[in-house]
Amino acid sequence: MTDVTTLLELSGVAASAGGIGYAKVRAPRAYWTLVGLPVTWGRFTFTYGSTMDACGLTVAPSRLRSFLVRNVARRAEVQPVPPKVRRVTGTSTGLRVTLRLPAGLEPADVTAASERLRHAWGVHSVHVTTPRPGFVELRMTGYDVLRRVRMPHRRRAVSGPMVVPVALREDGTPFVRDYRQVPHALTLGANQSGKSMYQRNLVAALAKLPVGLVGIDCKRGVEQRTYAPRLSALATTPDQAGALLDALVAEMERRFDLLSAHGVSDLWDLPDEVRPVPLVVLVDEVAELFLTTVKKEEERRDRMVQHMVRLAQMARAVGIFLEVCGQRFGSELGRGATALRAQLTGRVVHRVNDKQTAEMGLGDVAPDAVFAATSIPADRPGVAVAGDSSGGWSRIRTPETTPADAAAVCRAHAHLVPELPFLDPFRPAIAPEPATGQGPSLVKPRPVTD
Ligand SMILES: Nc1ncnc2c1ncn2[C@@H]1O[C@H](COP(=O)(O)OP(=O)(O)OP(=O)(O)O)[C@@H](O)[C@H]1O
Repeated sequence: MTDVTTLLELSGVAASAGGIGYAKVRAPRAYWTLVGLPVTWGRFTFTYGSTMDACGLTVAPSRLRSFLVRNVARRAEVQPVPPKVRRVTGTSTGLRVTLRLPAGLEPADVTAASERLRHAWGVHSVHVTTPRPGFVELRMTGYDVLRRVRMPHRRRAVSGPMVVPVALREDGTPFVRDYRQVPHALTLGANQSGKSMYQRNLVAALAKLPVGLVGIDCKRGVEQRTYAPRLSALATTPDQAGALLDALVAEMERRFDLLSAHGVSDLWDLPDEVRPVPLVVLVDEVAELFLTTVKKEEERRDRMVQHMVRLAQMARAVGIFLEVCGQRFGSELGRGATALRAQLTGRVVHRVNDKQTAEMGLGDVAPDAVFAATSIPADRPGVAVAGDSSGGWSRIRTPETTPADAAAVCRAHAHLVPELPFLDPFRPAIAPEPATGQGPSLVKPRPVTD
């Protein structure tokens, strides 16, 4: 009888161990919340002082402190001082700790020790940020959050009229496009690296905002026609793109006249009742706009590039933003390419085929990120390195969004397409809703009428 009970107990223990092991691999978020978080929190609490000391993150105590320890607390030995723990917060992906740095330590010291801290506390990664001078935040992740991306439910960081979450950073926080902070952006990547998925997530998020979406997709609209119900305009050939860019530049000038008439210098300073709707111009495979096969196309190309450069230089103030996507974007595209690239300060670089492409995307804004971009593995499509003009960068990955998902969001928010008469000639034809749940079938766009 005792043997049977022991056997049952042992099999129960084995089953729970197996279940926990299974959860760790298949449901890392649940495993972290139920097991990893309490264990790591405990480990952090009990080993904090000794770990910081071992990682070289302590300083000699002040004279006053030494005096008090010796004479008031009557202790013979005065211990070195680690940063003060100000806040510890558990999240569904990791643990956040805010530390007050003592005099003599700087954020770079903590960043340099992050790998040692990661091993000491047995977490997947430790990222260090500086929320304000004198403080650092340790963002620990309990597991590889980029393996299967799930965006956080609480989106505290996502606030503002032109802020949209697009992907997840490797520290578990959302990567957002904030158009008022970084008005224009460039997304680069080799074939099958995840550029379309990135744009799909972006469009699905933008579609829910009161903005006008304008598409330029000279691959005959194969990517962007899916978004047709939510687009105010779509150009699918270089000729249409040329006419659309002419119209956008004319609109930019009209908006500047409006700002001038109201004596303000920014769209957001206009009274609500006269403020024009912000526009996001999505350009897919930008190289198509630069290509010319015969001499007479060069004039059209130069005009388009000139318009894009003007929009990138000036249109932020009037609420027109560029979101440009391509495989490469270097001087080999021709006149104006590097001038345009310099204005697109938000950079997202997916897997690339050569270091040169990573340098095109990140070399001028976040040179430290170039190596990270060249080491993105081919079996992780959608992983990218995002840098911006502040020099900071992070590894990100978008959640999986199918063309049908993006199309459904665009259909559901079709009522948000703003009244923009100047874009009426470019409104895409909308295919009937598909019965199969796939994206809409290809339909011919309405011809552009000048
Ligand atoms: N974030 C992601 N998570 C999982 N799979 C992804 C992710 N991003 C892309 N993929 C997969 O990688 C493949 C290529 O993605 P995508 O079509 O977005 O690449 P692309 O760079 O636009 O390619 P191309 O330039 O050839 O059009 C697709 O099968 C897609 O499902």
